[in-house]
Amino acid sequence: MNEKPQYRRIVIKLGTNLLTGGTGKLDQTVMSGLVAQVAAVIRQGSQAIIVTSGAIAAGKEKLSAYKKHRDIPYKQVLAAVGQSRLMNVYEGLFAAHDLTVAQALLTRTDLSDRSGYLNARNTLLAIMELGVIAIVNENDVVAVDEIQEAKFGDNDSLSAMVANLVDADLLLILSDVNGLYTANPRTDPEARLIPVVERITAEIEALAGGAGSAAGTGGMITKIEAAKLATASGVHVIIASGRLDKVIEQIAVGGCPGTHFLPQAFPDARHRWLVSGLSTRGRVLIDEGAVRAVMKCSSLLPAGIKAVEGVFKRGDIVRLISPGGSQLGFGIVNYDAAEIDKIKGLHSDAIAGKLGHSYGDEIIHRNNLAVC
Ligand SMILES: Nc1ncnc2c1ncn2[C@@H]1O[C@H](COP(=O)(O)OP(=O)(O)O)[C@@H](O)[C@H]1O
Ligand SMILES: N[C@@H](CCC(=O)OP(=O)(O)O)C(=O)O
Repeated sequence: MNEKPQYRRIVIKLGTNLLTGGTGKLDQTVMSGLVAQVAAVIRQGSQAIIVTSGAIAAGKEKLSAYKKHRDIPYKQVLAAVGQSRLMNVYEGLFAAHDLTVAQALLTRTDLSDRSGYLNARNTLLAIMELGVIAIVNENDVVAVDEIQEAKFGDNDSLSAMVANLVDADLLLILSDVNGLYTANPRTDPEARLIPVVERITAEIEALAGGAGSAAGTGGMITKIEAAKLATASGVHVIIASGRLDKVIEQIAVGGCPGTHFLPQAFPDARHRWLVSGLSTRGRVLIDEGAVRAVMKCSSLLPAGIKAVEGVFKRGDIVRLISPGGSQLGFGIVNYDAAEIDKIKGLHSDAIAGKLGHSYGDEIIHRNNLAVC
């Protein structure tokens, strides 16, 4: 397929039912087909991150004698055993396409902490820049909510958080069902596929039933909640069947054989969020050159900084102040106030030499900047 990619950065969530083909074991034929499609999409110029489930299923395969245990600590054991098996399969399958994989185990708590959020973001962005495929799963050994039955929060919501984290254009949730139906198609033969959802209303949420089988965790409701979170930040969301031929490739070039949830806002929604009542910790005074750069939505580099005021930490929100004293906007800083004080006015190349470490060239990345 040689069409132009429609989405530059795609987060692809692969559910347990899809990866096991409903058998309770990892289905390597299914996985190999999905991996080949991800490799093809990357060759076409898109970037991709995989959020995968399947660790518990893979653990059950290894520890089959203990299958009957149902308690949470035991599921955590299964996830710990299965995660390495799962990665091993991905590693082998991607290697056949000359692609390297990186494992990232995250918890929602990690991401709700600002510096954890920034660290995860910077690492995932750097992994993608290198052309490596990040394979994300929830860190089930510490995250209990994820695998507790009938509880909101699972890899569907994790995938939406990852999509927001890396500013994805598309969150593609692949399951064993073609998309959102008017009712659970497993139990209602009259159920019809909904091709486009313009807005997630209470009526849409009411259509969702539980998981399709004992292996799946959340069913359709967690997928709709994930779609709500991602579309609110300007991300397109598509739920489709991972079993359809070349589904990832079709979707990457603009097809939609499933349900397309349209983005509710465009990237500056993140900026609106930034200025919407969150407390700021300090002020960064910048020069005329930096004012021009910031007004054009470029990142703020140390060279343009004249002074810092207040005590703030990496991950805090600060006010940007022009030479005339007016407030230009807000941004999330990548460095503490004391660090910025040491590197202000310097070229970015000098950061590591001056501080002994570097969190990157930008004091405030343009994606974390809101100009008023
Ligand atoms: N309205 C609906 N439309 C589509 N699928 C639904 C709906 N309500 C419930 N489902 C069920 O959700 C299942 C997918 O969720 P789940 O089993 O958690 O999959 P995964 O393991 O891919 O996350 C489908 O197999 C289907 O039985
Ligand atoms: N972290 C768990 C996944 C739990 C989960 O969300 O599963 P699913 O509903 O199939 O996406 C695992 O790897 O088994």
